[in-house]
Amino acid sequence: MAVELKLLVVDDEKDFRNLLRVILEREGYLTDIAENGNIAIDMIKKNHYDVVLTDMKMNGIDGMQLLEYIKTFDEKIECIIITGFGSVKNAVEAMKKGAFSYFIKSNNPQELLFDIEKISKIKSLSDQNNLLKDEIGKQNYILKSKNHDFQKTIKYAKKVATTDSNVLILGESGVGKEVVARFIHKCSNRKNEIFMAVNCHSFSDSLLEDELYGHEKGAFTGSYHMRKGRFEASDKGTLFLDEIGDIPASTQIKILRNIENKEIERIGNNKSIKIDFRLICATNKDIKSEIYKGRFRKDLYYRISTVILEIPPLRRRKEDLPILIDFFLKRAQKDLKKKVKGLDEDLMNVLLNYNYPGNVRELRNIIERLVVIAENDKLTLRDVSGYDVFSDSRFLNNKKSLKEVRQFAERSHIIKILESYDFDINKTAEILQITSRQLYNKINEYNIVIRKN
Ligand SMILES: Nc1ncnc2c1ncn2[C@@H]1O[C@H](COP(=O)(O)OP(=O)(O)OP(=O)(O)O)[C@@H](O)[C@H]1O
Repeated sequence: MAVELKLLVVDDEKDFRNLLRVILEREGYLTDIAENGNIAIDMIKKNHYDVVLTDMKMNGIDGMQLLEYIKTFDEKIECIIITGFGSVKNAVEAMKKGAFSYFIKSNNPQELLFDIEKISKIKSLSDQNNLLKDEIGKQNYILKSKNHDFQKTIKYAKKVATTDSNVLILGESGVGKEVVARFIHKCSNRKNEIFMAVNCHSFSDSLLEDELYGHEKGAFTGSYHMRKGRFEASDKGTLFLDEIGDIPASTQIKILRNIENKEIERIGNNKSIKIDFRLICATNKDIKSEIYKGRFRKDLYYRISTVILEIPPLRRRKEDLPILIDFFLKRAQKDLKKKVKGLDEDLMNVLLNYNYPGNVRELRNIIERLVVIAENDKLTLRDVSGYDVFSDSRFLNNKKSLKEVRQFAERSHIIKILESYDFDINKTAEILQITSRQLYNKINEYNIVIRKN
């Protein structure tokens, strides 16, 4: 199978839906069942499904209505319509409305399995495509500096790139630690291999281990397939453990062993697997104080910090602002397909005087917001007043209505959560306690640009 798929079978005929589940599970597909359209909609809202197989004729919400709902809820969910022999006409109608295919109940189930396999392959290709797009997007950075400290860091990063030493990158959130990690990878002998980034902060304790080590088939309930973890996937390449300061103590000790032996074990198997990876870690925490407080292992710290690179916050390298502003201005115009000739002097002065508590990430966001707001081809300070462009709201003193304040707070919070979870829509929606669809509406309303960091 190309990718693991989660399926939902909807049919009011108990025997048929159970039979279908048995057939699909035998093929290794994770399969849930629902006895009518209403239950199916509830399940679709709460869980992630790749494919819904629905009977056409059902009491209450029928297959066609369910299909219409699914396509407005999340058009990426594929639907296969299941129908009796006499209703093929309806099935063709359903395909016009976006169904992937239809299956006639009396036919050989192998036909249905072929179609699901096809969906799996298509999804796998589209995943690879997205990964590739992310990779291309991520190379988009500029590492030039007029600041003495940062120049030293860049020079050191270039030197260390040619070795296999473990590197620990320190710096406040948004200073560009991942950018520097990618730069080291690009300058290393491993440059043609994978750069595997793991944001340790985005996973719960148990999910983090599954993410890192993968699992064997049957290792726990629901693990129907063997899955390689990020360690294995980084073989021959660079493994970037971001937010290493946030990993739980039980995982710290395992990681220490993995780094020492360059070996891992998948969950559910004691067999060691050798992996050749170069390790780069990063944290925005004061790691020494974490060690002092007993939250981070000293021995792990010594292991990961053969070379320490420190990135100064943007407020301490303001001489770099003009280069960065120019870079982000060009990029935002390209991404947002909007032309802006430049900034007026007043606005430039404001940008040069701001302190950027969110560092380069905040600068990037500010420039994007400015390009969105721009009414003429030259951005002026007047364009900005009335909008909250800066995260430090004391910076430009505006007279705002409560509604504007609420919208601003909502927008900023959504961006913050999206960024913390690497723009994972489902995770962000879960934290904000809204549906993914509501989140998409907010993203459109507030012109939030989705970009994986
Ligand atoms: N030198 C740079 N050139 C271009 N973009 C940059 C640069 N530095 C940072 N950025 C942008 O700022 C954002 C944050 O960068 P990055 O993820 O590398 O920061 P970080 O220090 O790892 O943040 P965090 O601690 O929150 O993970 C990204 O969108 C990145 O593209």
